[in-house]
Amino acid sequence: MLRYFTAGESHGKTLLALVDGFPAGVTIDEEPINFELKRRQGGYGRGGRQRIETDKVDVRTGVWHGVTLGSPIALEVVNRDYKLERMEDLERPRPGHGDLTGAVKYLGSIRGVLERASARETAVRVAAGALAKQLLAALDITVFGYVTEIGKEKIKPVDASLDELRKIRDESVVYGLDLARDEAMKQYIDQTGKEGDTLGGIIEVRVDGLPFGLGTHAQWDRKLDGRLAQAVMAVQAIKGVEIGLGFEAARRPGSQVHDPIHYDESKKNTPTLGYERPTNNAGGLEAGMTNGQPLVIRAAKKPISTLAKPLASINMETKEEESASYERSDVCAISAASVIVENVVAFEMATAVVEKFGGDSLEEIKARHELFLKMAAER
Ligand SMILES: Cc1cc2nc3c(=O)[nH]c(=O)nc-3n(C[C@H](O)[C@H](O)[C@H](O)COP(=O)(O)O)c2cc1C
Ligand SMILES: C=C(O[C@@H]1CC(C(=O)O)=C[C@@H](OP(=O)(O)O)[C@H]1O)C(=O)O
Repeated sequence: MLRYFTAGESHGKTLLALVDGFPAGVTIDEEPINFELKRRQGGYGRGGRQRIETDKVDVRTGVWHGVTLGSPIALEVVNRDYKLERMEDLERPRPGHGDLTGAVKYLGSIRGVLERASARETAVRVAAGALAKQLLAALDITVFGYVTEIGKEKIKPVDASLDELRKIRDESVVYGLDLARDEAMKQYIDQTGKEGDTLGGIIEVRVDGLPFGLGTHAQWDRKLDGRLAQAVMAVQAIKGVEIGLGFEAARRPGSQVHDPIHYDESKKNTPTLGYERPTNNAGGLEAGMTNGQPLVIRAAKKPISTLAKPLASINMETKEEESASYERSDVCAISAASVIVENVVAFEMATAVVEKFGGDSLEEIKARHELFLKMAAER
């Protein structure tokens, strides 16, 4: 079973991901992982912290001469802004954070909760996802995410083709969505920041090259739609997940939702195995299994919780009403979130690949992948 855990505090010494069950024989390149980390740091609207950090991965275990051993892989991203020991507690919990609930639950400090709840931790989730992408790439599976909406503004052209989507994605590489080129969007974020307010948005992730049959209908906790929803929903500030048409499907009659099935023998050697679907409203998943179509998943990110013009809160010492604490904060982190969601989706897809094709080595996975494609094409 492929899985991972993370450890680390936002202003602690370091961040760690422990990836367990990763197959042997995958050549690991740190450069693409660092590229994803750089993308995650980008985007217009982020606060001062990103000028301090330059995230780099250190693959600490599980790799020998650049190739995975099948043993646990520890990934480390060191915090340059390590100052936790000198930091004070907050007195006034910030609405939208775990400050109040966590301090009550753990009978402890707000600082102790926020340091772990912070999205800084996603640096190592991205590192784990970028590692998983190197396994997926060996099977020609590609994952890419992009921002489709910021606040009330739409970015994605309606009914964009795959090429157009790739272009949006390519333009967003490294700098997050390159909003510096979109003056209107930049002004929207600047204006919102000046008003002491923050913005969220919508992200779409698309996975291409998936074989039929990842995930299963047979048990609730192995259904791929459910597992993806958990991985995406568990990203800080994500409040909604949709697959394919998502909520829109509920508003349409069945004839305008379900994707008809045709057969075209000339496409027998593509991921569809020749079973062509003129639409992909299901977003590539039916009954918790991939159906040969690209996977399409969307996530809604709420606006950043810490407001420069703070909301009402309580001083937990005096119980007097006071404004919430304000610490340096992002105004809009939707581009970073798109990189995070992309990478957590990549990790989940890799777990499904390992589950379907067996896990000890890449060579074995590739052989079984090929065999399955051949057998399935004859089905
Ligand atoms: C990339 C990214 C950056 C974030 N930056 C901030 C920030 O600077 N300030 C803040 O208050 N919240 C920020 N958040 C959101 C909080 O981490 C999150 O809202 C909080 O931990 C509460 O968790 P929940 O929103 O999932 O319930 C960020 C989230 C993401 C995904
Ligand atoms: C540090 C990152 O994001 C942070 C996420 C975050 C939060 O509360 O989630 C709060 C801010 O951190 P700080 O309190 O140090 O200014 C963000 O910058 C990062 O993504 O690398």
